[in-house]
This record gives sequence, structure tokens and C-alpha cells, in this order.
Amino acid sequence: MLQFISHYTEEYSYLDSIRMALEGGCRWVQLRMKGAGDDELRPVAIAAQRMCREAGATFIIDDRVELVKELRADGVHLGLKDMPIAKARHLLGDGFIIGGTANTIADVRQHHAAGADYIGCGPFRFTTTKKGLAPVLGLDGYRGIMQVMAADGIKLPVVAIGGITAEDIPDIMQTGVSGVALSGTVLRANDPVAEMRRLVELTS
Ligand SMILES: Cc1ncc(COP(=O)(O)OP(=O)(O)O)c(N)n1
Ligand SMILES: Cc1ncsc1CCOP(=O)(O)O
Ligand SMILES: [Mg+2]
Repeated sequence: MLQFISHYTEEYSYLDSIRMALEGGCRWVQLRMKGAGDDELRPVAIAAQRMCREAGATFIIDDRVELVKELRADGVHLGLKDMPIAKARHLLGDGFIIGGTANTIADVRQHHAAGADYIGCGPFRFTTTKKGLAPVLGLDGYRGIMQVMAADGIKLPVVAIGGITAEDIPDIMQTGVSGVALSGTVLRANDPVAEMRRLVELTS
């Protein structure tokens, strides 16, 4: 289970990043365009959704519940400062995927109670892709959260996120998480498509 978080660099646009991720075999894409208004986001989202549909990939949009509903994207990812998950579930119904960000077991419990479908849990380590990071979890952080989830009987898939590279994946998967979400390590690679192929292999 590998979710690619779209991003841009001097070399690549948001859509380039998604195109390369899909070409490399990723089948779960999140369009994340922080600070973009609806007029900037909508055309990119429509193009990204088309590419994902053609590739048979799941298409999630970060933060924007209304746009997800309007475009009939597959789902939305919501953080602790975004629309509450229970409200998003009410607006979207059961036919959409809703992911929630967690940094602590309390966050996981809250999202579980609110009806989230998966947890994006992090950051694993420091990353410049997101501003205002929560405290770094490291491997021990994931082990602790997975342990308490098991004791609580919470069965939501957990996706680790934040500064993750190919080298980290075997150890992260050993903690019991279901997958990883990543961005920078793909876009920094000399050959992003080949790097994505390697990452898909490591998480399947
Ligand atoms: C899979 C996944 N996990 C966590 C996040 C972070 O969401 P959030 O805390 O709302 O921060 P922003 O991404 O909105 O800056 C995510 N997007 N995806
Ligand atoms: C959206 C988000 N939330 C926590 S870290 C992060 C960014 C992940 O990107 P990268 O893999 O480049 O650190
Ligand atoms: Mg958010």
C-alpha cells in the first residue's frame, strides 16, 4: 500500500509528479496543493483524476471536501485542523474514502470514532514537504501506536508519512503499519519513475 503525495519542484509540475508516480506503478495518489484556490486547483484535479482513472488508481484530494464531492474523486485526506471527519462523512456519505492525520494514539481514537477509513500517521522524520510538523515519531512511535491500536481493537489501516525513503520501508513495515505515503524521495531521484517502481515493490 503506497500513497504518492503530489508535489512540485523546479523540474516537475504537480501533474508531472502524478504522471511519473502512475508510470512507476503507484495506484494511490493524493493531490495536495497547499495554498491553491479552487480556480487553480480544479483544473489540475480534473486532469489528475482522469490520469488516475485511466491507470486504475485511487484518487484522493487533500483538505477539500466540497471539491471531492463536486468532482466525485475517490476520497479526501483531512488533518486535525481541517473539516472534522464526522462532518465530512455526513457531507460525503459512505461512498467516499476519508483519511485522517494522526500523531498520537488519541488522534487515532478520535478519527476511528468519527468514521475515518484510514490513518495517515506521522511524521516519521523531519521533512520540508510540510510546514508546521507535529513531533517526529520514528520507529518507536509507530510501534507504540500500533500496539495500543491492537489492544483497543482498532483495525484501521495506518499509512506512515514524513521524510520516508526506500531504505526506511522494510523497518517501517515491520512495525505493523499497512503502508507508506511519500513524495520528496520520488521527486529527488534521478529517475522518479524507476524509483517509484522500486518503492512499489518494497511495499507490496
Ligand atoms: C496520508 C497523509 N497523511 C497525513 C497528511 C497530512 O495532512 P494534514 O495534517 O491535514 O496536513 P496537510 O497535508 O493538509 O498540510 C496527508 N496530507 N496525507
Ligand atoms: C503531507 C505530510 N504530512 C506529514 S509529512 C508530509 C509530507 C510527506 O512528504 P515527504 O515524503 O516529501 O516528506
Ligand atoms: Mg490538511
